[in-house]
Amino acid sequence: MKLNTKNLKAIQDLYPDELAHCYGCGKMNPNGFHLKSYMVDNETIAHFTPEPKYTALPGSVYGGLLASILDCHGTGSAAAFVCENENIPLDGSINIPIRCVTASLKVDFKAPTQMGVALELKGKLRSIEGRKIWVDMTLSANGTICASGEILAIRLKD
Ligand SMILES: CCCCCCCCCCCCCCCC(=O)SCCNC(=O)CCNC(=O)[C@H](O)C(C)(C)COP(=O)(O)OP(=O)(O)OC[C@H]1O[C@@H](n2cnc3c(N)ncnc32)[C@H](O)[C@@H]1OP(=O)(O)O
Repeated sequence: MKLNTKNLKAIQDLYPDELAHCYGCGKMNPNGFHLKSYMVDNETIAHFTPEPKYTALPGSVYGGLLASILDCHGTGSAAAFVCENENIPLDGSINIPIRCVTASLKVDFKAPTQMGVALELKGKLRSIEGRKIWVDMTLSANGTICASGEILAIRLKD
């Protein structure tokens, strides 16, 4: 599915500059992946097309790269779900004051992930308990779920 992002703001682009140097998703990191996740109808979604240098077996994507983008989609999703929970706008009118880091990330690799196509990552909130946010994720290629992930993200203290 091609996501029309014309009227949407990427969650990672709403981080304050000083918290936006992450290699996977930081807008301030000139060498990074610049993963961009969006909140759409109570779930988060991101697309990413890996370069061929991230090959595992010929034709398939290296699992470490998949874990990296799930990591950043997870922390971005966690921040966005907290914002929704606290009525903090995600429309770009403000930088969001919420930043989460990964305490735990579990990835299950279910099928080889085809190289050369846009991967789709989705995130759903499982629960928020104080500073702990659990998000369930999937990563698909051509409509096939190739990996699933679960993240425990911790909201940084102010
Ligand atoms: C990078 C960090 C620098 C921060 C400085 C600020 C700079 C901001 C830069 C932003 C950067 C963004 C980065 C992007 C996303 C990454 O890739 S993050 C990089 C990978 N992750 C890390 O490096 C995190 C390393 N771990 C830590 O820094 C600390 O352990 C944490 C996660 C911040 C938590 O420490 P804490 O704030 O002192 O909180 P703590 O009380 O230990 O834990 C809170 C709760 O979580 C639970 N918990 C913690 N870890 C676990 C676990 N692994 N399993 C289960 N439960 C756990 C605790 O039991 C506790 O539960 P309750 O007692 O509240 O029920």
